[in-house]
Amino acid sequence: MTEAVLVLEDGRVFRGEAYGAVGETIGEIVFSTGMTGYQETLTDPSYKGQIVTMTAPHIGNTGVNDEDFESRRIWVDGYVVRDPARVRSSWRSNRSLADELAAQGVVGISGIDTRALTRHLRERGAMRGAISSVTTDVDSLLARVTAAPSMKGANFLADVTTDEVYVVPAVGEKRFTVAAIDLGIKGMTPRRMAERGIEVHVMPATSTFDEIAAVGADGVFMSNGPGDPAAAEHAVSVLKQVLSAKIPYFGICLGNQIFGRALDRGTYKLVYGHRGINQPVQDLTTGKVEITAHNHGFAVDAPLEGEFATPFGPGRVTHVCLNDDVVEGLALLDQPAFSVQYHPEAAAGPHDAAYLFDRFVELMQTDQTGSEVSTGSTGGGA
Ligand SMILES: NC(=O)CC[C@H](N)C(=O)O
Repeated sequence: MTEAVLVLEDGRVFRGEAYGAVGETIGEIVFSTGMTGYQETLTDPSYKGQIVTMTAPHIGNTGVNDEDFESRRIWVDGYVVRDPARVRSSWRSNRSLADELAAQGVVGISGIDTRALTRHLRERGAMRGAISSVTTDVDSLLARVTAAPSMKGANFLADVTTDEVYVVPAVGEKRFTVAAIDLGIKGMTPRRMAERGIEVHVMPATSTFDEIAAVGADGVFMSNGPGDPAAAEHAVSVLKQVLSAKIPYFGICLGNQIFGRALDRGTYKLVYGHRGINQPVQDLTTGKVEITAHNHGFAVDAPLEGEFATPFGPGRVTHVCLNDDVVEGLALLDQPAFSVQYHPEAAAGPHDAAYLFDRFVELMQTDQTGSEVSTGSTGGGA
């Protein structure tokens, strides 16, 4: 057993044992309430720059398998758990979570009172922190934490995006082509599109509008991703060009925040964010409530009721989180463009929001047949 320490920027200290790699790491400490799906959480590129603490007390029970990776590696910058599984138990498991964390150099800590830590973060807000299993000198760690950059203004897109364009082929008959800008895309997202007959061209975050237009796509998509949307200038300016060209658009999470910015709305940092797989969201266009997967620390500032003016005609908020009234979806009313702040690809998470991929298909269909666009009320039935 190797001693480890977790130090928060406000001086609070938790002591535990090394879990995964032995070392030292600094990041923004956030909590996730997912009872299951830790493998998908760990491999979600949106967690770059963050140390994730799990509110579920037992983590690692089903080990790690080769199928449920959402990207090529683990992206969290640290991992905090209460009581790691000593035995992995699943027919799908290939190795233990502790071994996987160690093999990928991810520094973690176990034996932490994660309920106390979560309550602290809920009261004081997500904040910087460090885990170390190489020193227990709290003062020197705290000095390194307070000197580290904060999440506000952070841009990690160069770390997470693809270097080269790659194509995910449509399953069955190809109906549409989509240019998907990879801001840290999760693997399930192109799969959800492909299974609806979409050929997905996944493109680097640095792609220019001309490169995107050259794909000749029926629609453009922007993915989830890490960091502060206020620092993602390039994506915002590219999306403005996409919207000026009236190409159908769908965005998820960071792709929702970029859309909000392209519509001249601001974004702001939530106190402790939404991370988990049980968040109630209402679709204001149908009144239906869905239980959804979330991972966001920022949100778009827009009025929940009525329309708001944008450079592309009127826009509206289409979805809202019922826990705290945070904006969870946006749409333009006079052209085919919409987005959600949460995760319809559902990896991990409930599948209630899968209808949003059908909405995107309907928008591209409508756009091609030239019928009237009605972004705010298309589609239905999950
Ligand atoms: N999953 C995401 O795309 C997160 C977007 C952004 N990094 C946030 O924390 O709000």
